[in-house]
Amino acid sequence: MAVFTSVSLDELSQWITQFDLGRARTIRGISSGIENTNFFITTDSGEYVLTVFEKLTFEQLPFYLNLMRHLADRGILVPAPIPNRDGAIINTLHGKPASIVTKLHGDCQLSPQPVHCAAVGAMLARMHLAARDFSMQQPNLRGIAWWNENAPIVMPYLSEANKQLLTTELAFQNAFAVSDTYRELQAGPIHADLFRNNVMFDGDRLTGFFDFYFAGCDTWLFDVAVTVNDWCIDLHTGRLDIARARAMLDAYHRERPFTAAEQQGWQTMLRAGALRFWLSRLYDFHLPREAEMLTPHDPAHFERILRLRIADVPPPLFDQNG
Ligand SMILES: Nc1ncnc2c1ncn2[C@@H]1O[C@H](COP(=O)(O)OP(=O)(O)OP(=O)(O)O)[C@@H](O)[C@H]1O
Ligand SMILES: N[C@@H](CCO)C(=O)O
Repeated sequence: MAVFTSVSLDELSQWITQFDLGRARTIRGISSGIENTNFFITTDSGEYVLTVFEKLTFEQLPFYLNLMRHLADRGILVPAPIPNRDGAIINTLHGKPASIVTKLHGDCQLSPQPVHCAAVGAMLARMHLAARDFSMQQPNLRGIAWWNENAPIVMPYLSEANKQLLTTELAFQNAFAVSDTYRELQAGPIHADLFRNNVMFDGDRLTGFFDFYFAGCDTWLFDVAVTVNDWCIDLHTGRLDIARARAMLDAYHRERPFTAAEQQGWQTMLRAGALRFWLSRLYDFHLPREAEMLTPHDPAHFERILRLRIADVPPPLFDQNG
């Protein structure tokens, strides 16, 4: 159950008059989210998603929603925020920020094949390129500053072996972040959480990326690493599936060629992508927020992935002789 704010059809009918969407016809709560209250709504002009933001504030939201609007305007498949008649894409419902966005068709693909990974890789590259001229700035709020701040908080809960792993990995990543190679990496707005449950497919056709609420400015390579670490692995072992990784990386490279510096930083960034989610899952597991209703994700999954990415040389980003 994740409908924190209830909205009736009558309330929606009244509220929606500020948009050019016609009359409201139906409203149905979506149960799967944990951060926001989402509804599928239909109006005279079609199907949409209404989101009431339960934690994000009016100050935090413009970066995410304007980025989605910017990408949608450039043909990237993402939910497009709908402005009201005054041009506002963030409005107020029950005293909370709320937005209407276009509905993506289809379902999440939770058992991806190479064809799905290729579609995600190509769209990710196109998204990075399309976001280059986005004018707002916000750092990745789950980036290296957050890791350094939160590692000491989770440290007391860890085994000796995991304390050692976290300490040495963080030191390794801090050293990389000030290296010449790192400085050469291309950066800009990234999704930063492009897991299988944040992409929609209609059959084998990708219909959109969504859930941009961890987006921020960081290296494009970090986004690729996070995405590969979820889409291109065996979920039981955490091992990379070479056919899926190859399909994703080749498709990305065709749209936006990887650079030599990115190849140099690739294994390190796969480790960074694993460290980021190991840490956030450790935090949510050991320090659950008050009244947290859902079972936290398993941190051990990303501990396993981190250990594997340290131990194994990954497939190259691209064929440097080709
Ligand atoms: N634009 C959209 N089009 C179609 N379905 C959507 C759209 N936005 C959200 N959904 C549906 O609503 C569900 C919850 O959305 P979302 O993941 O954004 O919520 P959340 O509260 O941020 O959840 P979490 O952080 O747990 O992923 C999605 O799994 C998806 O099924
Ligand atoms: N993708 C995150 C959840 C928050 O978006 C995780 O699997 O830990």
